[in-house]
Amino acid sequence: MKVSVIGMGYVGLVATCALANSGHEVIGIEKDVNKLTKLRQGKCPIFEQGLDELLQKLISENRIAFSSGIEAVNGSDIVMLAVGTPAMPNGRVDLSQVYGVVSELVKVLDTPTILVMKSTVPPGTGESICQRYLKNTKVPIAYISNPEFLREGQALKDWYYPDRIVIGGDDDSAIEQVKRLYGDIDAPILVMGITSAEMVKYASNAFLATKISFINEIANLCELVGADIDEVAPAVGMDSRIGKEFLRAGLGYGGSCFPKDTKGLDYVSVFKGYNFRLLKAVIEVNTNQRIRAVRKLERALDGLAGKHVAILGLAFKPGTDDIREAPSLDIIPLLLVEGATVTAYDPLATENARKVLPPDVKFADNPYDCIEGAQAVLLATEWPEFSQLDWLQARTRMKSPYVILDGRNALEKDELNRLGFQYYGIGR
Ligand SMILES: NC(=O)c1ccc[n+]([C@@H]2O[C@H](COP(=O)([O-])OP(=O)(O)OC[C@H]3O[C@@H](n4cnc5c(N)ncnc54)[C@H](O)[C@@H]3O)[C@@H](O)[C@H]2O)c1
Ligand SMILES: O=c1ccn([C@@H]2O[C@H](COP(=O)(O)OP(=O)(O)O[C@H]3O[C@H](CO)[C@@H](O)[C@H](O)[C@H]3O)[C@@H](O)[C@H]2O)c(=O)[nH]1
Repeated sequence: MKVSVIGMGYVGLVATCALANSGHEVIGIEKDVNKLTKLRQGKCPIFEQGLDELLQKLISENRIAFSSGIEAVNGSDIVMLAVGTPAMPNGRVDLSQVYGVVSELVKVLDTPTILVMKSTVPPGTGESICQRYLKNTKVPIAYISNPEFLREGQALKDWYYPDRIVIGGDDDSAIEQVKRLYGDIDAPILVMGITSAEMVKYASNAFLATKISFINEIANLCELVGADIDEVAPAVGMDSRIGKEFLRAGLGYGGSCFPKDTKGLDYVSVFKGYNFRLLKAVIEVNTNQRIRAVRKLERALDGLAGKHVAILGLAFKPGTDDIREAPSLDIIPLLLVEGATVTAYDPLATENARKVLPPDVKFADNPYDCIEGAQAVLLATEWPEFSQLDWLQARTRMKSPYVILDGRNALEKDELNRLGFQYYGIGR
């Protein structure tokens, strides 16, 4: 099939490469000139496992093309939207990129097509697009909601092996075409109404965020009653009705999706006059988890003023250079406000973090230099290299009182205590 994908971010670029690799004729459209230049040279503007190699292969085989002009969509069977839907300060989803593209599309399209919404948009958006933009167009444009569930760091794997494919629409022929798009993927396909499909995406992310906030609250309580979350969480998760995934306690969730999608769903609820108490609590617990970590460091160091803290990990999770809503970005400014100095290290995300963190944060090229002279280390992202550090050597680079706050419960607690560290975890 002929497919155009608009927006070459994490989702759009993965979709473009994966669909081209599946044999579709795909053109990726991106307005950011720097990104476009890199893409045309076969250079991936983001870090995503396996994507660089796949992009280079597709470029060398002439099986993929990129353009900045939206007119390139003409002739496509499917036009897929994967532009950003960030949160506004009040939590409302900013749909300006989506509406901007849709209003351009209806002007330039002169061949019938199917508009497939991959971006995460609040329930009701698709119906509103159909009403406001897709009636009385020059050529017929069908609308399908097709939310994406991939995770950064394993996006290609998630694309080819999804748990389900959700197709929301009311045009049978368009639904069949979109099914054909995923013809080589072995997954259940669920067809439903547009608004239900939009709600599936928000409900899924809100539920996963709820699991994380729930286990963080249990971990906090473990500390007070003397239980160990490492023993509790796996045993709870073995109940198949609960499931073992997303029960890792820590500094709370970050990333480009959970924070904005939970706030976005809460905004929709308020707007509709519904008080989604549980969701509000999930968001509040997540914020507090960052603050609790700062308070733990403050107690362990007997005050933060004049203390030096090393931050290991800046990305919102391992396997990505994405720092959007990363716990590190909340915690570092709090430490600075309390008078601490900070040096940080991340194997992939330093350049992205440097652009947004205050200028007094120092960055190290390796974990040992990061730890140099620190009274405390905060492990904020569980990159495997941190659990493999020579912690004995690391200790010689630190200063008393040798505090480690393991914000992801990724390190060997007993071993670190034996080496003379003051170890703190989350619920351990
Ligand atoms: N990142 C994820 O893991 C993930 C997973 C599932 C769903 N989503 C959703 O998918 C959507 C995209 O997320 P992302 O992380 O890929 O976003 P992103 O911000 O990384 O990328 C969006 C891209 O769209 C481009 N763009 C914006 N307006 C454009 C226009 N008019 N023409 C051409 N290009 C334009 C931007 O320059 C940018 O490169 C969001 O709604 C997000 O919630 C994201
Ligand atoms: O037990 C857990 C699991 C995750 N996290 C944190 O939760 C955040 C999100 O992790 P993850 O879900 O792996 O990453 P994302 O790439 O943000 O993917 C989520 O958000 C995407 C965008 O909507 C969805 O498509 C995916 O299905 C959904 O998992 C990260 O900060 C993790 O550290 C925890 O704290 N504990």
